[in-house]
Amino acid sequence: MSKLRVAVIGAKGRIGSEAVRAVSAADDLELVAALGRGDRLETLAESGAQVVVELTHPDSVMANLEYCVGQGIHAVVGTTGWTDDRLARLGTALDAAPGTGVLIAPNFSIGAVLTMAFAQQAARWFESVEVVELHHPNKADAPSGTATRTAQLIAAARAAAGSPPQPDATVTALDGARGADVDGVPVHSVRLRGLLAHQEVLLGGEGETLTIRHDSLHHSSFMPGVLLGVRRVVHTPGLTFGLEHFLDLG
Ligand SMILES: NC(=O)C1=CN([C@@H]2O[C@H](COP(=O)(O)OP(=O)(O)OC[C@H]3O[C@@H](n4cnc5c(N)ncnc54)[C@H](OP(=O)(O)O)[C@@H]3O)[C@@H](O)[C@H]2O)C=CC1
Ligand SMILES: O=C(O)C1=N[C@H](C(=O)O)C[C@H](O)C1
Repeated sequence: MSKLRVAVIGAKGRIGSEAVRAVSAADDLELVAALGRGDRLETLAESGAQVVVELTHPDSVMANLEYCVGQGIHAVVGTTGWTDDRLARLGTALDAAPGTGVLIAPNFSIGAVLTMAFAQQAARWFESVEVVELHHPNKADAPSGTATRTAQLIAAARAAAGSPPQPDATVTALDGARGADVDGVPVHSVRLRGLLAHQEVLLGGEGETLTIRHDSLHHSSFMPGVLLGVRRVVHTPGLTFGLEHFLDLG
Protein backbone atom coordinates (compact mmCIF):
# COMPACT_ATOMS: atom_id res chain seq x y z
CA MET A 1 0.00 0.00 0.00
CA SER A 2 1.42 3.42 -0.94
CA LYS A 3 2.01 5.88 1.87
CA LEU A 4 0.04 9.12 2.20
CA ARG A 5 2.31 12.05 1.29
CA VAL A 6 2.24 14.67 4.05
CA ALA A 7 3.83 18.11 4.46
CA VAL A 8 4.04 20.27 7.58
CA ILE A 9 4.02 24.11 7.49
CA GLY A 10 5.37 25.73 10.64
CA ALA A 11 7.72 22.78 10.97
CA LYS A 12 10.15 24.50 13.34
CA GLY A 13 7.48 25.63 15.81
CA ARG A 14 6.44 24.10 19.14
CA ILE A 15 3.63 21.95 17.73
CA GLY A 16 4.98 21.84 14.16
CA SER A 17 8.24 20.17 15.21
CA GLU A 18 6.24 17.58 17.16
CA ALA A 19 4.06 16.98 14.07
CA VAL A 20 7.18 16.44 11.93
CA ARG A 21 8.29 13.74 14.39
CA ALA A 22 4.84 12.12 14.54
CA VAL A 23 4.35 12.02 10.75
CA SER A 24 7.90 10.69 10.22
CA ALA A 25 7.27 7.89 12.75
CA ALA A 26 3.94 6.75 11.23
CA ASP A 27 4.26 3.66 9.01
CA ASP A 28 1.45 4.70 6.64
CA LEU A 29 2.63 8.32 6.15
CA GLU A 30 5.60 9.86 4.35
CA LEU A 31 6.89 13.32 5.28
CA VAL A 32 7.60 14.94 1.90
CA ALA A 33 8.12 18.58 2.96
CA ALA A 34 8.68 20.57 6.16
CA LEU A 35 8.31 24.31 5.62
CA GLY A 36 9.31 27.18 7.88
CA ARG A 37 8.86 30.93 7.53
CA GLY A 38 10.24 32.22 4.22
CA ASP A 39 10.08 28.85 2.46
CA ARG A 40 8.28 28.73 -0.92
CA LEU A 41 4.73 27.35 -0.85
CA GLU A 42 5.35 25.94 -4.36
CA THR A 43 7.49 23.30 -2.63
CA LEU A 44 4.24 21.70 -1.49
CA ALA A 45 3.00 20.97 -5.02
CA GLU A 46 6.52 20.07 -6.21
CA SER A 47 6.86 17.52 -3.41
CA GLY A 48 3.58 15.86 -4.38
CA ALA A 49 2.07 16.48 -0.94
CA GLN A 50 -1.48 15.13 -0.64
CA VAL A 51 -2.12 16.57 2.83
CA VAL A 52 -0.66 19.63 4.53
CA VAL A 53 -0.60 20.06 8.30
CA GLU A 54 -0.82 23.81 8.95
CA LEU A 55 0.61 24.92 12.32
CA THR A 56 1.84 28.49 11.93
CA HIS A 57 0.27 31.76 13.08
CA PRO A 58 -3.14 33.43 12.68
CA ASP A 59 -1.50 36.00 10.32
CA SER A 60 -0.11 33.26 8.03
CA VAL A 61 -2.77 30.59 7.90
CA MET A 62 -5.16 32.09 5.33
CA ALA A 63 -2.58 32.56 2.57
CA ASN A 64 -1.20 29.08 3.20
CA LEU A 65 -4.63 27.48 3.01
CA GLU A 66 -5.68 29.41 -0.07
CA TYR A 67 -2.58 28.09 -1.82
CA CYS A 68 -3.20 24.49 -0.69
CA VAL A 69 -6.90 24.45 -1.59
CA GLY A 70 -6.09 26.06 -4.96
CA GLN A 71 -3.73 23.16 -5.65
CA GLY A 72 -6.24 20.53 -4.47
CA ILE A 73 -4.07 19.66 -1.46
CA HIS A 74 -6.07 18.60 1.62
CA ALA A 75 -5.28 20.39 4.88
CA VAL A 76 -5.36 19.69 8.60
CA VAL A 77 -5.25 22.99 10.46
CA GLY A 78 -4.40 23.60 14.11
CA THR A 79 -3.62 27.30 13.76
CA THR A 80 -6.02 29.59 15.60
CA GLY A 81 -7.66 32.91 14.70
CA TRP A 82 -10.83 31.70 12.96
CA THR A 83 -13.54 34.31 12.50
CA ASP A 84 -16.79 33.99 10.53
CA ASP A 85 -15.24 36.14 7.76
CA ARG A 86 -12.22 33.88 7.46
CA LEU A 87 -14.35 30.74 7.44
CA ALA A 88 -16.51 32.24 4.68
CA ARG A 89 -13.38 33.04 2.62
CA LEU A 90 -12.14 29.50 3.05
CA GLY A 91 -15.59 28.16 2.13
CA THR A 92 -15.47 30.12 -1.13
CA ALA A 93 -12.05 28.68 -1.95
CA LEU A 94 -13.29 25.16 -1.18
CA ASP A 95 -16.36 25.63 -3.41
CA ALA A 96 -13.94 26.10 -6.29
CA ALA A 97 -12.01 22.92 -5.37
CA PRO A 98 -14.54 20.10 -5.11
CA GLY A 99 -13.05 16.96 -3.59
CA THR A 100 -10.58 18.87 -1.42
CA GLY A 101 -10.97 18.57 2.35
CA VAL A 102 -9.93 20.92 5.16
CA LEU A 103 -10.14 20.03 8.85
CA ILE A 104 -9.82 22.93 11.29
CA ALA A 105 -9.32 21.59 14.80
CA PRO A 106 -9.36 24.19 17.59
CA ASN A 107 -7.74 21.45 19.67
CA PHE A 108 -6.29 18.08 18.61
CA SER A 109 -6.15 16.49 22.06
CA ILE A 110 -8.85 13.97 22.95
CA GLY A 111 -9.19 15.40 26.47
CA ALA A 112 -9.85 18.89 25.15
CA VAL A 113 -12.40 17.60 22.63
CA LEU A 114 -14.15 15.72 25.44
CA THR A 115 -14.02 18.83 27.66
CA MET A 116 -15.92 20.73 24.96
CA ALA A 117 -18.47 17.93 24.59
CA PHE A 118 -19.00 17.62 28.37
CA ALA A 119 -19.31 21.39 28.75
CA GLN A 120 -21.88 21.51 25.96
CA GLN A 121 -23.82 18.71 27.67
CA ALA A 122 -23.68 20.32 31.12
CA ALA A 123 -24.31 23.94 30.08
CA ARG A 124 -28.12 23.88 30.19
CA TRP A 125 -28.26 22.45 33.71
CA PHE A 126 -26.41 25.27 35.49
CA GLU A 127 -27.31 28.91 35.99
CA SER A 128 -23.74 30.17 35.59
CA VAL A 129 -20.81 29.13 33.41
CA GLU A 130 -17.39 30.68 32.86
CA VAL A 131 -14.29 29.47 30.99
CA VAL A 132 -10.72 29.92 32.20
CA GLU A 133 -7.90 29.06 29.79
CA LEU A 134 -4.27 28.98 30.91
CA HIS A 135 -1.31 28.89 28.51
CA HIS A 136 2.42 29.51 28.16
CA PRO A 137 3.34 33.19 27.73
CA ASN A 138 4.64 32.73 24.14
CA LYS A 139 1.13 32.11 22.85
CA ALA A 140 0.18 34.59 20.12
CA ASP A 141 -3.53 34.96 20.77
CA ALA A 142 -6.10 35.34 23.55
CA PRO A 143 -8.54 33.90 24.22
CA SER A 144 -7.34 30.53 22.95
CA GLY A 145 -9.11 28.98 19.96
CA THR A 146 -10.24 26.16 22.24
CA ALA A 147 -11.77 28.51 24.81
CA THR A 148 -13.53 30.51 22.12
CA ARG A 149 -14.99 27.34 20.62
CA THR A 150 -15.94 26.00 24.06
CA ALA A 151 -17.80 29.21 24.89
CA GLN A 152 -19.57 29.20 21.51
CA LEU A 153 -20.72 25.60 22.02
CA ILE A 154 -21.89 26.38 25.57
CA ALA A 155 -23.81 29.44 24.36
CA ALA A 156 -25.44 27.45 21.54
CA ALA A 157 -26.49 24.68 23.96
CA ARG A 158 -27.98 27.22 26.36
CA ALA A 159 -29.81 29.02 23.57
CA ALA A 160 -31.22 25.71 22.27
CA ALA A 161 -32.44 24.87 25.80
CA GLY A 162 -33.99 28.32 26.24
CA SER A 163 -31.67 29.19 29.17
CA PRO A 164 -31.86 32.83 30.27
CA PRO A 165 -28.72 35.01 30.31
CA GLN A 166 -26.62 34.13 33.31
CA PRO A 167 -26.85 36.35 36.39
CA ASP A 168 -24.13 38.95 36.95
CA ALA A 169 -24.85 41.91 39.20
CA THR A 170 -21.48 43.63 38.61
CA VAL A 171 -21.98 47.36 38.34
CA THR A 172 -18.40 48.54 38.70
CA ALA A 173 -15.32 46.73 37.45
CA LEU A 174 -11.84 47.40 36.14
CA ASP A 175 -11.66 46.83 32.38
CA GLY A 176 -11.06 43.13 31.76
CA ALA A 177 -11.94 42.02 35.28
CA ARG A 178 -14.88 39.96 34.02
CA GLY A 179 -12.94 38.51 31.09
CA ALA A 180 -13.92 38.55 27.42
CA ASP A 181 -17.56 38.09 26.48
CA VAL A 182 -17.90 35.24 23.96
CA ASP A 183 -21.57 34.93 23.05
CA GLY A 184 -22.49 35.83 26.65
CA VAL A 185 -19.99 33.44 28.27
CA PRO A 186 -17.11 35.10 30.19
CA VAL A 187 -13.71 33.76 29.08
CA HIS A 188 -10.59 34.48 31.17
CA SER A 189 -7.05 34.08 29.79
CA VAL A 190 -4.00 33.39 31.99
CA ARG A 191 -0.46 33.47 30.53
CA LEU A 192 2.09 31.91 32.86
CA ARG A 193 5.64 30.58 32.45
CA GLY A 194 5.71 26.84 33.16
CA LEU A 195 2.26 26.14 31.70
CA LEU A 196 1.49 24.58 28.33
CA ALA A 197 -2.26 24.43 27.52
CA HIS A 198 -4.98 24.10 30.15
CA GLN A 199 -8.67 24.89 30.45
CA GLU A 200 -11.34 24.90 33.13
CA VAL A 201 -15.06 25.19 32.55
CA LEU A 202 -16.73 26.34 35.78
CA LEU A 203 -20.44 25.68 36.11
CA GLY A 204 -22.53 26.83 39.06
CA GLY A 205 -26.07 26.20 40.27
CA GLU A 206 -27.93 26.46 43.56
CA GLY A 207 -25.63 24.99 46.24
CA GLU A 208 -23.27 23.20 43.83
CA THR A 209 -20.53 23.70 41.29
CA LEU A 210 -19.06 21.48 38.60
CA THR A 211 -15.54 22.01 37.25
CA ILE A 212 -14.38 20.34 34.04
CA ARG A 213 -10.60 20.66 33.72
CA HIS A 214 -8.21 19.55 31.01
CA ASP A 215 -4.41 19.78 30.95
CA SER A 216 -2.14 19.27 27.97
CA LEU A 217 1.24 18.62 29.59
CA HIS A 218 3.23 18.00 26.39
CA HIS A 219 2.75 18.70 22.68
CA SER A 220 2.61 14.92 22.15
CA SER A 221 -0.99 15.18 23.48
CA PHE A 222 -2.00 16.72 20.15
CA MET A 223 -0.42 14.11 17.88
CA PRO A 224 -3.03 11.29 17.82
CA GLY A 225 -5.54 13.94 16.73
CA VAL A 226 -3.23 15.35 14.06
CA LEU A 227 -2.61 11.87 12.62
CA LEU A 228 -6.31 10.97 12.74
CA GLY A 229 -7.06 14.23 10.94
CA VAL A 230 -4.49 13.51 8.22
CA ARG A 231 -5.87 10.01 7.58
CA ARG A 232 -9.52 11.11 7.54
CA VAL A 233 -9.41 14.47 5.75
CA VAL A 234 -8.49 12.88 2.41
CA HIS A 235 -11.88 11.14 2.46
CA THR A 236 -13.84 14.16 3.72
CA PRO A 237 -14.31 16.88 1.09
CA GLY A 238 -15.28 20.39 2.16
CA LEU A 239 -14.78 22.07 5.52
CA THR A 240 -14.90 20.15 8.79
CA PHE A 241 -14.69 22.31 11.94
CA GLY A 242 -13.71 20.35 15.04
CA LEU A 243 -11.98 16.99 15.50
CA GLU A 244 -15.14 15.64 17.18
CA HIS A 245 -16.55 15.06 13.69
CA PHE A 246 -13.84 12.43 13.12
CA LEU A 247 -14.43 10.74 16.50
CA ASP A 248 -17.29 8.54 17.60
CA LEU A 249 -18.14 10.25 20.88
CA GLY A 250 -21.34 8.22 21.32
N1 LIG B 1 -5.20 22.90 17.48
C1 LIG B 1 -4.33 22.50 18.42
O1 LIG B 1 -4.48 21.45 19.06
C2 LIG B 1 -3.13 23.35 18.68
C3 LIG B 1 -3.00 24.53 18.04
N2 LIG B 1 -1.91 25.33 18.26
C4 LIG B 1 -1.86 26.54 17.46
O2 LIG B 1 -0.86 26.36 16.46
C5 LIG B 1 -0.27 27.63 16.14
C6 LIG B 1 1.23 27.52 16.33
O3 LIG B 1 1.52 27.37 17.72
P1 LIG B 1 3.01 27.15 18.24
O4 LIG B 1 3.62 25.96 17.59
O5 LIG B 1 2.95 27.22 19.71
O6 LIG B 1 3.71 28.48 17.68
P2 LIG B 1 5.26 28.67 17.30
O7 LIG B 1 5.49 30.14 17.22
O8 LIG B 1 6.12 27.85 18.21
O9 LIG B 1 5.36 28.01 15.85
C7 LIG B 1 4.84 28.56 14.68
C8 LIG B 1 5.89 28.36 13.60
O10 LIG B 1 5.31 28.73 12.35
C9 LIG B 1 6.26 29.56 11.67
N3 LIG B 1 5.56 30.36 10.68
C10 LIG B 1 4.85 31.48 10.86
N4 LIG B 1 4.35 31.92 9.69
C11 LIG B 1 4.77 31.03 8.76
C12 LIG B 1 4.59 30.91 7.36
N5 LIG B 1 3.88 31.82 6.67
N6 LIG B 1 5.16 29.87 6.71
C13 LIG B 1 5.88 28.94 7.38
N7 LIG B 1 6.10 28.99 8.72
C14 LIG B 1 5.54 30.03 9.39
C15 LIG B 1 6.92 30.35 12.77
O11 LIG B 1 8.11 30.94 12.33
P3 LIG B 1 8.71 32.23 13.14
O12 LIG B 1 9.13 31.69 14.47
O13 LIG B 1 9.81 32.70 12.27
O14 LIG B 1 7.57 33.20 13.28
C16 LIG B 1 7.13 29.24 13.81
O15 LIG B 1 8.28 28.48 13.55
C17 LIG B 1 -0.96 28.64 17.05
O16 LIG B 1 -2.05 29.23 16.37
C18 LIG B 1 -1.46 27.78 18.20
O17 LIG B 1 -2.54 28.36 18.88
C19 LIG B 1 -0.93 24.96 19.10
C20 LIG B 1 -1.00 23.79 19.80
C21 LIG B 1 -2.13 22.90 19.67
O1 LIG C 1 -1.04 27.97 21.40
C1 LIG C 1 -1.18 26.89 22.01
O2 LIG C 1 -0.29 26.40 22.72
C2 LIG C 1 -2.45 26.17 21.86
N1 LIG C 1 -3.33 26.65 21.01
C3 LIG C 1 -4.62 26.12 20.75
C4 LIG C 1 -5.69 27.07 21.20
O3 LIG C 1 -5.52 28.30 21.05
O4 LIG C 1 -6.74 26.62 21.67
C5 LIG C 1 -4.79 24.72 21.30
C6 LIG C 1 -4.14 24.50 22.64
O5 LIG C 1 -4.83 25.24 23.59
C7 LIG C 1 -2.67 24.92 22.59
